[in-house]
Amino acid sequence: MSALLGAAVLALAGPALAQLEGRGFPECHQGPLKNNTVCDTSADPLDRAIALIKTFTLEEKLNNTGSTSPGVPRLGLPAYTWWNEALHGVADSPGVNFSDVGDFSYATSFPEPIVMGAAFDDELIRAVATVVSTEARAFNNFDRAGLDFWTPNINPYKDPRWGRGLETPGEDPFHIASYVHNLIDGLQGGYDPKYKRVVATCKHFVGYDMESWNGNYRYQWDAQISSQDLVEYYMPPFQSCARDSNVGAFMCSYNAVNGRPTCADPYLLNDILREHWGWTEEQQWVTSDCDAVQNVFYPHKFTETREEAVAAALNAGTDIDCGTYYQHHLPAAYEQGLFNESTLDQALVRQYSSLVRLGYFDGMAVPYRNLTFSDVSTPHAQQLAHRAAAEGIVLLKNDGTLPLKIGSDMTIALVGDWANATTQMQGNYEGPAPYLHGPVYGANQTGATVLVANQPGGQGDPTTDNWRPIWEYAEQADVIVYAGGIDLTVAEEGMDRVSIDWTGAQLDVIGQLAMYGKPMFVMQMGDQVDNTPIIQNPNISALIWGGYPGQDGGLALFDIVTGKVAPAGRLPVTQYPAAYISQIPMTDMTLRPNATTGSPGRTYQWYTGEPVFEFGSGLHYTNFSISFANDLPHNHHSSSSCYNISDLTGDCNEQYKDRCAFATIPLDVHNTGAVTSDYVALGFLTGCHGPQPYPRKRLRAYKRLHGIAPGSTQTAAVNLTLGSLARVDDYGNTVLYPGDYALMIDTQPLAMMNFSLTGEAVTLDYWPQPPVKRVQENGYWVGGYGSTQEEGLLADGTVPGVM
Ligand SMILES: O=[N+]([O-])c1ccc(O[C@@H]2O[C@@H](CO)[C@H](O)[C@H]2O)cc1
Repeated sequence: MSALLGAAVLALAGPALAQLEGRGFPECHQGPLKNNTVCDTSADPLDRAIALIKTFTLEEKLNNTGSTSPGVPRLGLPAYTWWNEALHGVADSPGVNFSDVGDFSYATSFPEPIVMGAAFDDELIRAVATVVSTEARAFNNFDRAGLDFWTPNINPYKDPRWGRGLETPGEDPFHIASYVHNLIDGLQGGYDPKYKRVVATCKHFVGYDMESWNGNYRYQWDAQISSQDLVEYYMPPFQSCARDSNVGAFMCSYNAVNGRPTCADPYLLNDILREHWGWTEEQQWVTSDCDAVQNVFYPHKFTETREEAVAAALNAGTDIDCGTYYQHHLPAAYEQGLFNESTLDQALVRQYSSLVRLGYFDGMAVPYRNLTFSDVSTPHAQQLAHRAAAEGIVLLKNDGTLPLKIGSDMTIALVGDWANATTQMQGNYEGPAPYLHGPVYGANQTGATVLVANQPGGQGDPTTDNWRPIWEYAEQADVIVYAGGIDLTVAEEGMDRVSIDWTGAQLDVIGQLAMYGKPMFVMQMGDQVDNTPIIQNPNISALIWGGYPGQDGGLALFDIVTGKVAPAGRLPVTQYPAAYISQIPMTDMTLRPNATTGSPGRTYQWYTGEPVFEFGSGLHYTNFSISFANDLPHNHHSSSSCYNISDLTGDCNEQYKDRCAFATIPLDVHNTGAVTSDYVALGFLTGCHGPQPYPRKRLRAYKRLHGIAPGSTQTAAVNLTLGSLARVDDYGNTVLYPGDYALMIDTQPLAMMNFSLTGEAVTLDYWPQPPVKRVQENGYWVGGYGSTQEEGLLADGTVPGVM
């Protein structure tokens, strides 16, 4: 078939090129760009973008620096909106335009990341992200969305009060790093495809995990973070994006880190992101969070003038301003000589070479151009949304009542603020869903009679007066289900929690419902709350955490209740006792316990108290036994294996030493019970090695096994790298230390393997030291301003160390 005929066939299958041009795509087959290299599909993407930008006037360049770019009409280059959202499905946002009815009036709405994180299933995440990027492409073909999406949110969820924890996969940096690697692969279509499916944006770089607390708010907050905590905890997800996943875009955050707003920080955006992690392809760009460039001027007061603020951000490497501050103030900044035109060119080349790599200029040559609304909400996507919810739901308590056979001869009383949840299940950063199957829908599928009391009291009502109808239902029912907890009315973007207890009269109502002496269980939705009273009440049969489970969440919940699906999700966060939040301010960014400040430590790695449920908690309907397989690599046979560090590093030829393999350890997982079930193998490392204090343990590997039948065994491979054995020193260097190590499988270890490293410690990764800390004088920051190269050392030539 000739190329021409092939193109014609494609045009029949999908929107034709000319039609595309009428709907927001550049004019490449006519007009001024026709003979410009940018329209030459065989040319190098960078050359194509450079050729385009060369045709822009200065004014046109300055105009195209915001999240809403007007394009260049005289060239046939249309407007483009960079701000598109797709956190767990294509979502409402400035660049995404759902229709009211019919085609493109909905997109698949997966669970919030906190639930998908609980699945601990990288293959699931890749599949979900592939559906999201497929649907995004279909929307784009009909000019209903852009090609870049400002997802994922990967700030580790370290404080239970944070209003945006639901948007993240959880609290553990290793877990998030692995999750996000698979997510980006699914969104972008692999490490370096000819045509990216879409561009993903890792946000918010870095140290952003507070909305508003005790007079601090996200737009002015200056997070004080040591190099050790940055490298060990706040950075790994971002390193995974930049260095290991080739993500197309980054977003700098609202907050400052150690005195510098991140969007105006060349140390973070240049020295770390671009230089240290090698994120240097021209098509990769940084956007600011929305209005974060303006925040550099106010309320950060980082510069004395607005012009200095925009120049500081542009010079630091913020290529796009989400907002209009660049468009308003860069012209005057240019007049004042605060940045060079070449810096502006670089930002624009990054943007447009990214669009080249997305096939923006290539019409029907792009394979995804044939996607239409028939590729949205396919049976596969619908099944995946159900699977994602079912895999992420966590069983936290069960006295044996579950799974419960529920038949048409039974009556269920389904009560609580989440009983008839619809959009509640989607949380935030959502779009219209094809359907919303809440708990009522799920209960109805059992065939039972369902008595629903949805909002008798509400989450915040401290009295039980309005709950009266439910006692009658409880009387009539064979089974009582309480579906409640919290939702976005209690914690969301812009609003952190002031309590991590159950809200209103909910616990009182639950306690009364438990007194009917019937099977009674709780579906706790939304973020974690202190479930101690539920654990301690012997009349409550079971507790299920459902989070924000997406479009099919209610069905997934009842499938677990009835045993149609066996639960295997694990908590991706620590569930703290309610008193925790009075022991540590939200603004304390340290992880380790500290006798001076009174901090009990953060996350399962460092928390010294007794969690209500620890990270990784999750029950099953069966039991598992685990053993390390016989065919271990020969030097892993012995339980007291010893390895010399110089041998290990000497064998390694990787550019990044932390990626070098240590061992692949096969694990046999045997189902000793009576129910077919998934199992998540969690591999934690513990032991005395590296700087004190030692963390309790660190997640270093995980793998979800599917459908292990009773009596059968499946094998998981635990891959350990030298990086996964290493610890981080005071300066942020990643070091392999001699000492004792133990690999533990599962939270209450089902298997354990000991080994030790001997010899001299070896640094696997030297961390570029931060510049001298700025100080405030007369309300403005003064002192160090440039990058590490200019000012990274103290006057005597030594490194400044921990800040
Ligand atoms: O002005 N608004 O409508 C508005 C809405 C949302 C918003 O949040 C920011 O925008 C998101 C961009 O992806 C970031 O994740 C979030 O921090 C910031 C501003």
